[in-house]
Amino acid sequence: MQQKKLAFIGAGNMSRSIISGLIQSGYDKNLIMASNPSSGPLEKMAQEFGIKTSQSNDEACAFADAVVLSVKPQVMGKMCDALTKDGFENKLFISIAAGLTVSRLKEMLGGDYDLVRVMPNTPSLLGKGMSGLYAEQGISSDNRQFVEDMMNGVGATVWAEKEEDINGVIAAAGSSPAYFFLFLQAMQEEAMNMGFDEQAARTMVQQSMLGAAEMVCQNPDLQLSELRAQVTSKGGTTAAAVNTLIDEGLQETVAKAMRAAVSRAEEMAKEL
Ligand SMILES: NC(=O)C1=CN([C@@H]2O[C@H](COP(=O)(O)OP(=O)(O)OC[C@H]3O[C@@H](n4cnc5c(N)ncnc54)[C@H](O)[C@@H]3O)[C@@H](O)[C@H]2O)C=CC1
Ligand SMILES: O=C(O)[C@@H]1CCC=N1
Repeated sequence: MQQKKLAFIGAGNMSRSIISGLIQSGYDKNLIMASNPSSGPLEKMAQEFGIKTSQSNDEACAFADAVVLSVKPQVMGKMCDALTKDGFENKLFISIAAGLTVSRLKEMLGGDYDLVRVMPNTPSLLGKGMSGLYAEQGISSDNRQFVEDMMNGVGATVWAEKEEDINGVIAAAGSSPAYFFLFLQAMQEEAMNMGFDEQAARTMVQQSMLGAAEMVCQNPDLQLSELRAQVTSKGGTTAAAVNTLIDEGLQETVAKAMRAAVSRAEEMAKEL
């Protein structure tokens, strides 16, 4: 992988996940700088990853060939306004913010700079991330390749053909770890109601999830419904549980939740 000097503006959860995954995949820590207004997250990152840090976003931008915009969408405009923007025409910008379009980001940055949108998720921390990528026509193949390689370093990637497809990536991947955590939490709580202690309940649900995920990954030719059928004896316990989930509208609820994520991204695009 080509290694550019990278700056992460905003040292929060998502930056931490990507930086951790990059370093585990062999990215040179001396080529990474993170900036943040408060020193706490920077000290933690310097200690944990050995990267450079600064409380000045300008210093981080000056250091970098590629600048990852990793603040909350609601503070992006204010953060961009405050940048000196020196030498920006020679830099690649990578935005991971939900709901901010390329054209809106360019307005915030104040120029028609090279910009790629990435929609990652937090399992990037472990090299198991999933990222959707979107770039306009004018972005060079070198820059596209760099972003693709960078995010493949922390998981898998898919290119979105149209910018609005990034909102579908948010629904299916960016936000979706939280859906699985909620499902597991509900299972853990019910196992505890059945008398297991917290740790035993957690071990049962997390190990089952891990095993199920491995089975999905290792059987790409098997439909998900077939994997489910393999667990489900006719007239047995799984059928009783799964039929309850289906009858209670699980599939419709999941579809509704994913559409809510897309709608919120669309709303944010109008609000910000
Ligand atoms: N957390 C997630 O699962 C995902 C988040 N994203 C996107 O990543 C971006 C960051 O989200 P998180 O890391 O979750 O948020 P976060 O709140 O954990 O991190 C944001 C960081 O930005 C810092 N910050 C605030 N104002 C700043 C400024 N003016 N200059 C520099 N840093 C500043 C904050 O102190 C904080 O450390 C958001 O735009 C979000 O849409 C995208 C995909 C997944
Ligand atoms: O909740 C959010 O808005 C961000 C984007 C995807 C995951 N977290």
